[in-house]
Amino acid sequence: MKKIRAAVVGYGNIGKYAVEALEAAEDFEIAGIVRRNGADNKPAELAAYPVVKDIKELKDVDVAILATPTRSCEEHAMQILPLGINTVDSFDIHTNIRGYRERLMEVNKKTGTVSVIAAGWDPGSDSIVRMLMQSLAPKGLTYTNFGPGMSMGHSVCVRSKAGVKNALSMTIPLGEGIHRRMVYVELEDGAKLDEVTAAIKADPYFANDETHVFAVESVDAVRDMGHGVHLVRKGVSGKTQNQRFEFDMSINNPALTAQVLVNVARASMRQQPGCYTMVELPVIDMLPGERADLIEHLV
Ligand SMILES: NC(=O)C1=CN([C@@H]2O[C@H](COP(=O)(O)OP(=O)(O)OC[C@H]3O[C@@H](n4cnc5c(N)ncnc54)[C@H](OP(=O)(O)O)[C@@H]3O)[C@@H](O)[C@H]2O)C=CC1
Ligand SMILES: N[C@@H](CCCC(=O)C(=O)O)C(=O)O
Repeated sequence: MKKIRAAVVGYGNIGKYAVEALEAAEDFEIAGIVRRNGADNKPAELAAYPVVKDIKELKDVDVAILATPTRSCEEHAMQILPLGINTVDSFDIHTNIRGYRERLMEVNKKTGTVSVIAAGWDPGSDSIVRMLMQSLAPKGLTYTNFGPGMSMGHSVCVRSKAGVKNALSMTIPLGEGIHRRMVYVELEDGAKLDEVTAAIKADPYFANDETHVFAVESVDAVRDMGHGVHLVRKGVSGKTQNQRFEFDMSINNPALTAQVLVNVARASMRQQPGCYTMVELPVIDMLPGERADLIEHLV
């Protein structure tokens, strides 16, 4: 069977785990990795693959996994889709997903491509669980309680601020979907903690949550990439009250996000042109193997 040829764009945390997840997936092959500095300082584990500055330098790419900061996903997708290549990403600014989907949809329809956006674990697989829970008890309340653990989106956001060399943003659950942000920053020489703190607190990633910022000598010394979620819904099925559902997981954040990206890259090959969030994809399309076999064993 012809393998799906995937490119990984950006080789940070998610990029590294995406390469591993592709290597573990028998229906994929790696067309190459796209990096801002191309093959300069090529990591030893990428020796077998082309590492390039521009995806056009790679051959026969079916799908690009955008493992870049959320705020640069759209720019990358807009450049890659006109080449006839599908894109998948883990864009995680929940309030901006609707607009992003509409803008990509237009390009997907024009170029005959598929994009899957906001595909990780939250947004992503949690979104499917939230939607399923709501269907099981249409009236009621759902709470998404994260962590404690490292939010990669928030950490990336802090690293983009002037004066920040490295950063870790920990998400602390306070109950009923409320979170505290504990942010640890390694500052550039001459940077002022109060100015960096103000820039972080003003960013929409942090503006609605209690946020504390601390300077540390080494982010590497305090970083742990574990995270998790406890999703709970209590509500009404039909006219019957007091239905309660829970979903709980403890995870390595980049490993899970990368696995989901590979799953939706596979699913992208099975959809009509358009832009999809994960809740719009048949779950069966995310798994390798024959549809009838999956139905026989998992339904
Ligand atoms: N939906 C979800 O469940 C989840 C979503 N995410 C999202 O994944 C995103 C990526 O996270 P993570 O892998 O930790 O990020 P990293 O910073 O570790 O990696 C991003 C990589 O993208 C490349 N890149 C391209 N443009 C830029 C730029 N302007 N600034 C910095 N790097 C750039 C770099 O690779 P190179 O040097 O090779 O070019 C960089 O290493 C996060 O922004 C987050 O929102 C993360 C976890 C879960
Ligand atoms: N998008 C998150 C994954 C969900 C956890 C989260 O949103 C948080 O910790 O705030 C991330 O970037 O790690």
